[in-house]
Amino acid sequence: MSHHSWPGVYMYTVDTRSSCDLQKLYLFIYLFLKWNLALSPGWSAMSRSPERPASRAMAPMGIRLSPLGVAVFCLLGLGVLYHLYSGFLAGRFSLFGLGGEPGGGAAGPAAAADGGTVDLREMLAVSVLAAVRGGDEVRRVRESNVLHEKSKGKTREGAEDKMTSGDVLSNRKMFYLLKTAFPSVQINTEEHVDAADQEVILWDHKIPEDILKEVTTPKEVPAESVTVWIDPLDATQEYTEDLRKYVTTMVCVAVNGKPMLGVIHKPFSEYTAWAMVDGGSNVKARSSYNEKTPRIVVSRSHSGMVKQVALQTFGNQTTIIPAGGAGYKVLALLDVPDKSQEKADLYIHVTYIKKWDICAGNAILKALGGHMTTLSGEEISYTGSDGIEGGLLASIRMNHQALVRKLPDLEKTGHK
Ligand SMILES: Nc1ncnc2c1ncn2[C@@H]1O[C@H](COP(=O)(O)O)[C@@H](OP(=O)(O)O)[C@H]1O
Ligand SMILES: [Mg+2]
Repeated sequence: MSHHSWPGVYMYTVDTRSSCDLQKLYLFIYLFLKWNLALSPGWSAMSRSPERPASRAMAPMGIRLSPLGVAVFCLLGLGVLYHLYSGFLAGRFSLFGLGGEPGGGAAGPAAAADGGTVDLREMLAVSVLAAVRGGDEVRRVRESNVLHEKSKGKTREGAEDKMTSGDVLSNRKMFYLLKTAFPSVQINTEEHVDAADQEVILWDHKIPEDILKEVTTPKEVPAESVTVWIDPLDATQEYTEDLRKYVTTMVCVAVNGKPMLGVIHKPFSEYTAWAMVDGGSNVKARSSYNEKTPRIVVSRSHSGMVKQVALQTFGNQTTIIPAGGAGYKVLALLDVPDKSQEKADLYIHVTYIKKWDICAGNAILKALGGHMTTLSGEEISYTGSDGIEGGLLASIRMNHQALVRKLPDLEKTGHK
């Protein structure tokens, strides 16, 4: 099910539970009609003997409903009305508004509200597993050297927006793992989920020891407040250039739009960072950062005017580190043992960017006391639209608001 938000890039929101409910409803109507018509003497007589006497009263079309049948039918009608008001059918109608089709196992922008809860600690365990499993696909495809590279179109700035088999296969694994474990939550993912090619990947309900040690109690939240963002392969451009160190897989869980837990996994070094706000983490900030002449990590393939902005703000002594992947760039701010990881003091991005690229990093930074905001210091809400316009500033153990004040207004300076 696709919602084209801009050329070639999709936001997929698939809710297999709604389609399951709909199937149950169809089955119920079918069984009811079968049962009621079997009860009706008019129907049995007609089906067995076309010459039955015309004097027997018949409903139009030759079908007679029994009084009990009519009562059940009315109850059924009430049931449908209830579903309408509980948001179930409303969600499916809104799907038509998005240009989707209801039969393929995909649903509208929100999961049906049914008052259920999910445990964020369990979601963290599955998110780590999903990032690792997706990463296995990413590595396998890269090692096979058959990437099936395609273009999804162009970014606003005219760069090629690439997709490979690594993106698609990782997306499939990650999506179905999370969807099977948490059927009622909304999942937004970068690549197309083929509803005809569903996979049930069961989670064994084991929470890894390192998570249990840090997050000591379950954390239940309403399922309808949760939005999951999946990036099945961050730094696709660099992946196609075989620049493996930049590649990550990422999962983020937002609650009421606020980033709550994030996982960034590096498939080629088999390193995984995770953190949960007010929960715990397996990664930490470094002990010191250079706030005066920071080393700034920026995009190498979607840079826009970022170098000019950085040098104008912090002076010519500032070191600029061009790097691929938003996941990689957030890890550059942290104390990461991976040898292939460069280190920086700030991450700045000035062009448009999507929420699956940044949500996991935002959650990890937030959990560790850092910040990721737009360049004008606004918090980013991880619901609704899939992209953000105002650029990015990510920092940790620095005065983030002071940095925001230092940055030029991009609209005014024409650096966007
Ligand atoms: N202007 C832009 N438009 C669309 N996507 C952008 C973008 N700038 C960055 N991104 C995406 O953000 C991620 C990090 O970008 P970069 O490596 O340039 O810093 C990449 O994700 P993907 O590799 O998952 O597509 C990239 O495609
Ligand atoms: Mg990405």
